Amino acid sequence: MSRLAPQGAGRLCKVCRHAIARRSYATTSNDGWETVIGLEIHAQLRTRRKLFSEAKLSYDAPANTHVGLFDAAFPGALPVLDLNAVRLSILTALVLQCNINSRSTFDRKHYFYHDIPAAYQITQHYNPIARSGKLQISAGEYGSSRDISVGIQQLQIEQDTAKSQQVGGDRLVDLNRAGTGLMEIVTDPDMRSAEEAGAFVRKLQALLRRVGSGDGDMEKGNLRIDANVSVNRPGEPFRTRCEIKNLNSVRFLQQAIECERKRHIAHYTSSSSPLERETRGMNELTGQTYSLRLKEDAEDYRYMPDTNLPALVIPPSYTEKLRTELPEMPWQTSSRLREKYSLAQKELDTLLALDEFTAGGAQYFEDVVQGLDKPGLARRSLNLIVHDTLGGLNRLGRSWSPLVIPAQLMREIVLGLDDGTVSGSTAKTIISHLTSLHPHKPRPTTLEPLLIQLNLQSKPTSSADLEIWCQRAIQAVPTAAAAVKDGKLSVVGRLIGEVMAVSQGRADPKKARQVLLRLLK
Ligand SMILES: Nc1ncnc2c1ncn2[C@@H]1O[C@H](COP(=O)(O)OP(=O)(O)OP(=O)(O)O)[C@@H](O)[C@H]1O
Ligand SMILES: [Mg+2]
Ligand SMILES: [Mg+2]
Repeated sequence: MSRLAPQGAGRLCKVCRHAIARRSYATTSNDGWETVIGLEIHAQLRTRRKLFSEAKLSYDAPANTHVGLFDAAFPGALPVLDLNAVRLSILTALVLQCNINSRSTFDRKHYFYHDIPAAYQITQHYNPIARSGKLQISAGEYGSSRDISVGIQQLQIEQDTAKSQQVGGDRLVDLNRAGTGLMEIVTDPDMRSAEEAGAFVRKLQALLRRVGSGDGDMEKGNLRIDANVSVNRPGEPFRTRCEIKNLNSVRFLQQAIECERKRHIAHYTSSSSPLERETRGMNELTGQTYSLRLKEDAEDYRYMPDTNLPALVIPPSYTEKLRTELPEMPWQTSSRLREKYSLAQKELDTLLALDEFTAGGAQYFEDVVQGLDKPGLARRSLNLIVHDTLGGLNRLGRSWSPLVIPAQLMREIVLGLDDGTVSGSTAKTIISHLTSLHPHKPRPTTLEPLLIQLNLQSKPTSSADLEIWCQRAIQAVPTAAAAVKDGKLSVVGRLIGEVMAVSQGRADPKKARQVLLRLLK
């Protein structure tokens, strides 16, 4: 559950005024203190409707236009569980390697505030849908400098709250968000630096987007984080933790952790008394945390089973069916493609960034290179996609789609470059023409009509000229000529390239190939 921080509650933390300038986050700082971090993450479920009502989800609609009777707590309105929310939660929990509980239940968590019309939130306090998982992060992945395995204590389904805001003397409440389905994911205290916490959140965002269970967009507020932070001497028992509520960007999360770390260390260095266990907020302007309330003040939520909702029974056969539907995760796609085609990580990362919400980039690349067994062709394809196509689109401020250059056409360009029938400059002209074309304009799916349209066909030349150009090419690259003579026909492209260079693009590469092969028989 997340609640808005009371206005003006910002008591600045004096000891950590300079905490934010530092950007490199150590696991154990050289002062011998270790930072311990556990996260509670609220991720909105990407469903069509709200968790218990027919109202549609909305982000930008005018206030109070997407509200079901149940979300507004009309007397007599009953909850009807959205089964798609259950499905998406199970898929997420499976990727997090959790055990899915075959019987989970819904409970009421009571409190009085403007953002909760029923005065209780429906959550899964006693029997969450999933428990005991983990998310592993390798060194170098998402900014982590160590291999870590972050335990997942539980994943539970619950309702989001309304938005409430003080404007002058009025308290304004917008129920559009009320009742939206959330997954609360609670980690073990397994992270040891702000860097690792950031890596965990980024990997989780990639996971949610690939599974399709959430947008993971912190700026829009559909992923919100509470960070629990403590410090201790390595090997000694954990000390008091403080919880910083409602962090809505990875940067703020990392700033809050750094600030708390310094504050705790300063406390233990100057005092022998235990630190107060507090719930804290984060001032986004100063990067400082401030006290909201002592944990001892925590309300008694009077948790009790929701009498309107029966237990959620999930047959293991359904879980197993969903397991077979799991898509390949972005990090799995990355290592599979890198190993299969010996690709450079930087270009691969750019390609896979196209896949954030829908699998498009990896599939496109695989369509282009399917069956191209010759080493180097996959790398050449990736370079054409990343540097020429995406680079060109970026400069024009356009976005990519697999339709910009149909995969079949890209494949012909790659093959043409390889056998010398397409010159480097022709390839660049074609790609820059297609990237500048209006996105909805149809494109040819094969090369020939484009070459005619763009007047890129080879000009007619006399066979005597061609013969001379070929002889010059053979003299210019004798090693390639010798290799072709020895039967290594794959090298002939190198010679055709040379013919194109000496003829200043006038030669017909197909005819040049025939002449070269004849001369080198
Ligand atoms: N010593 C510690 N240092 C940092 N984090 C810790 C420590 N011990 C536990 N945690 C983390 O604190 C979180 C505890 O969350 P949990 O929801 O169980 O309890 P809570 O914060 O008391 O309850 P709630 O916030 O739901 O009212 C977990 O993410 C856990 O990893
Ligand atoms: Mg909690
Ligand atoms: Mg908590």
